[in-house]
Amino acid sequence: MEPPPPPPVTTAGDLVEAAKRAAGRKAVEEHLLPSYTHIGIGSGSTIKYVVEAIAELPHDVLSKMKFVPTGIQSRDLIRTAKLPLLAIEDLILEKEYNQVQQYLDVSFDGADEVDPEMNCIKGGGACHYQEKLVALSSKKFICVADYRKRVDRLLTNWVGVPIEVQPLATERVRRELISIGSRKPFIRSGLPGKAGHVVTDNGNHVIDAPFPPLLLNSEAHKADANKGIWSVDMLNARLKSIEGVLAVGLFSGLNGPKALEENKGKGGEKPVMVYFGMADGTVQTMQ
Ligand SMILES: O=C[C@H](O)[C@H](O)[C@H](O)COP(=O)(O)O
Repeated sequence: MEPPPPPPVTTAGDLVEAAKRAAGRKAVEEHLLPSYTHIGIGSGSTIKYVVEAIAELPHDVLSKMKFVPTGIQSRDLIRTAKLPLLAIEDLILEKEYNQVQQYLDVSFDGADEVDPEMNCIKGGGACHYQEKLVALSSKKFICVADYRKRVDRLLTNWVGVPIEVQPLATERVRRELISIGSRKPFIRSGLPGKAGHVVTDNGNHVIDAPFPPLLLNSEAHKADANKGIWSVDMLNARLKSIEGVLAVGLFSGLNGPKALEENKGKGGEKPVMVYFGMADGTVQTMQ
């Protein structure tokens, strides 16, 4: 089936949407092989273009595939597109236990910021816990984003690291964040849609923790935790160690194409490739 023509670009918002669409379609074209059976579908506004492109594949290809969501929004996208749905917990039950737990052939997901080492900030939509589960369960995580997300250092434009916390621990975690150099961490508000705090798909709160822009892992020797100057991996590990923290919206550490090659598809938090839709209509990749 011929894909629908892209909508006309007349405003700055249209430009961003066109960039997201171009990235999503190219990522599917290059990374969704017809032989794949299990595919992860992330969350956010860019992922809808991934689903749009997938839904155009022939029925006989799609009928052999199952799509694993990263939360309620993504589950609804899969259902609306009439794609076969499989919950992450059912995926794990469905598969034989083996030592490598990358049951998904590929997963696609968005990001809020991506640095040159392909470390990402995720969780702008408060979905990062399930997104991390899906990324860790994937042989390859492919990231789709628009040109605004590409930065030299994480936390250049994004306000803070999204941290999902168990509600009873929220205030305790917030104070510990201040003690490790976060500037004014705040509990994410549900307004305008919901009075009070955001409640995630897992029933938790989100704290956004601002820090100075994060050093790349290759610059970790310049970090000084006492002054609140962190590299990505160091901060990720420190935040994960706080009691009450369920998930940190930093996707860093092992992975990238090198890890894919060396570990024979052992997944990780980081993408193996990022597709950036650009303002001029082209798509740039990073790997
Ligand atoms: O929690 C939300 C996710 O991490 C999203 O993938 C991320 O916020 C990017 O969303 P968008 O594609 O809307 O910019």
